Amino acid sequence: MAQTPAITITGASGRMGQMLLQTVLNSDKARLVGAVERKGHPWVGRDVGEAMGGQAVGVVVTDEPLEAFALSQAVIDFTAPAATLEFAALAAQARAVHVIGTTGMSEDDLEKLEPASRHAVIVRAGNMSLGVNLLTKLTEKVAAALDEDFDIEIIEAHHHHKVDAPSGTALMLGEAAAAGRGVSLSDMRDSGRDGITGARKRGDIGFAAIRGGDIVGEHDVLFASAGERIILRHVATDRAIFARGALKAALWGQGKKPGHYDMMDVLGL
Ligand SMILES: NC(=O)C1=CN([C@@H]2O[C@H](COP(=O)(O)OP(=O)(O)OC[C@H]3O[C@@H](n4cnc5c(N)ncnc54)[C@H](O)[C@@H]3O)[C@@H](O)[C@H]2O)C=CC1
Ligand SMILES: O=C(O)C1=N[C@H](C(=O)O)C[C@H](O)C1
Repeated sequence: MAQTPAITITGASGRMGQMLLQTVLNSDKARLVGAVERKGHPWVGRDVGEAMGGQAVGVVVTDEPLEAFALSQAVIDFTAPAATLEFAALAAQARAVHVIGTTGMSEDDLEKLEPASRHAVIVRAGNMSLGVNLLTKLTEKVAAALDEDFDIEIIEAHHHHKVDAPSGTALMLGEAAAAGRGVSLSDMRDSGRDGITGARKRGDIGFAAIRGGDIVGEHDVLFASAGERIILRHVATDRAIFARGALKAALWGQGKKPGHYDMMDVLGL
């Protein structure tokens, strides 16, 4: 019988790294072959199961990504932009599917992913959950149905460790709202209001970010006009939804042509 795809998880000790490790270890559709952390991290050299406080699983955490990637059919990567750019080149070299959950990547960073996507499959999304990807579709439809009498605001809330804003999800939702309206988000984006900002400009797409405690991730898309408001909302209560989506993407990517895909492709939305 054919073996299940071999997976490496980068950022193994992180909030998402540990969730991804548990998800792959508990799956009968994939097997864990690698766990990567940054140089100098105390987990490097330890069995990743023991490092997480459980039984040994026979995978030692490494700070040499290419060694792990060479054994893998997929790399699942929720780390930081600079690390993700390095991993994209190495995953392409190993011809492994690179599933990227990392957010906070600039336009320049995204361009730097393109050479890797000519040689291997990249699946990247600011949110890997089914619910948010469905919400993204709904946002585009509602924005297309309403005119600029409805102000669009995207409000997101996350835990106090989060380093980037607006969240990757908020930007996905903003792109969808802009697409529905037939405009470019970069022309309409209004984030980080502070001080005497002047009145809201008609047609702008606004962003607001809340950071506090252990909030996993909450997103509202508000359509506000004179006399009525529509609010589309997604609330994540468990990071497992992101990890399940990422594993689905890693399996979906097997045998696909090289290219840069997203979760809409994976979910067929
Ligand atoms: N697309 C999605 O569905 C989701 C995306 N995210 C994103 O995933 C990223 C990680 O989030 P968290 O797990 O909460 O962060 P975290 O800070 O808990 O984990 C990041 C991990 O990456 C490791 N890391 C950083 N540089 C590295 C390198 N060069 N080599 C190896 N490991 C390296 C860190 O040591 C850390 O363990 C963020 O960008 C976040 O926004 C988070 C949840 C869902
Ligand atoms: O950093 C997080 O935690 C999350 N990041 C993603 C984002 O930036 O939207 C997805 C999710 O909301 C959790």
